[in-house]
Parts: sequence; structure tokens; C-alpha cells
Amino acid sequence: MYQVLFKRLEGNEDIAVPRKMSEWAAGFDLQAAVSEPVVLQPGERKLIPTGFSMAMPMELEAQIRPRSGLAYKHGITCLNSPGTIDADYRGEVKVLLVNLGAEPFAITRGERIAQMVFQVVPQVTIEEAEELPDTVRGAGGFGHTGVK
Ligand SMILES: O=c1ccn([C@H]2C[C@H](O)[C@@H](COP(=O)(O)OP(=O)(O)OP(=O)(O)O)O2)c(=O)[nH]1
Ligand SMILES: [Mg+2]
Repeated sequence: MYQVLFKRLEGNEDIAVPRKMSEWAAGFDLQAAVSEPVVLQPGERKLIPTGFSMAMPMELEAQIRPRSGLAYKHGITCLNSPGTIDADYRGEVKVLLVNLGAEPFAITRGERIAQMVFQVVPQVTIEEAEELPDTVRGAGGFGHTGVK
């Protein structure tokens, strides 16, 4: 079990600590901390504040992912999906929403707009090399195993 610190930013006393909507849900839902309703026109993107910053153990990252209900019903998704929250980031967590639907969509304060999933990030070093180990696949990719 990892412990993540949640810091509410001033003026956001009404915003809930991110929470799972069922016991084994992967994601913690995030609420919009907009001061007044924000409208996303079709094709428009906006950075939506969440009203908090956080600190997690350095081996973790948090991914900001869309909610499928908003995507399915309204075409609202995260443009940079999944968004990456670095363990050393102390700024406000924000959600970059885009409206891929055909209708304007209003986001109101307290609405659950996205979800946050924590992951362990393997610590990796990258080393430059002249040659790479051979594999059966080799350079095959981008659908080389079939027509579709
Ligand atoms: O959906 C997101 C994505 C990022 N961030 C914050 C936390 C993250 O640690 C920081 C930087 O994100 P990223 O590395 O994806 O963006 P960048 O364009 O590489 O910016 P930077 O140069 O600041 O790393 O912005 C968010 O609040 N929400
Ligand atoms: Mg970056």
C-alpha cells in the first residue's frame, strides 16, 4: 500500500478528496474545480483545474484518464490521454479535456471529469549501443503480420 498526500488548494474546501466509486475500482475520480461553468464547444480543448496538488512516493506516477461515460455519451475525453503526473510535480493537477462530440458540453464545479490511476514506474537507465540483440520480429511492425 502506498500513501499519497493530497493538498487542497485555497478556496477548494468543497472539492472532495479523489475517491474510488467502488472498492476495487482502479481509478480515483477527479472533480472539476472551475469557479463557474465552463463550456467546451465541439473541437475545443480546455485545461480544467482540480483544486489540489499532491505528493506520491517517487516510484509512482499518476495517469489521468478519461471517464468512459463522458466519452461515450458526450465525446468528452482527455486530449493527452493518459496524462502523466510526475512524482516530483507539486503544482495543481489539471485535466486537459477536449470535446470530440457534436454538441457544446458544460462542465460544472464538482463534476467528475476524469480518473486518476497510480502506477509503479520501473527505474530505467538508457545506454547508447552500436548493435542491438537480434529477434524473430526484427524491424517488422505497424501491421506487418496481416492486412488489417
Ligand atoms: O494531464 C496532465 C498532464 C500533466 N500535468 C502536470 C503534471 C506533470 O508532472 C506536469 C508535466 O507534464 P508532462 O511531462 O506531460 O508535460 P510536458 O509538456 O513534458 O511539460 P514539462 O516540460 O513541464 O514536463 O504537468 C497535469 O497536471 N495534468
Ligand atoms: Mg515532461
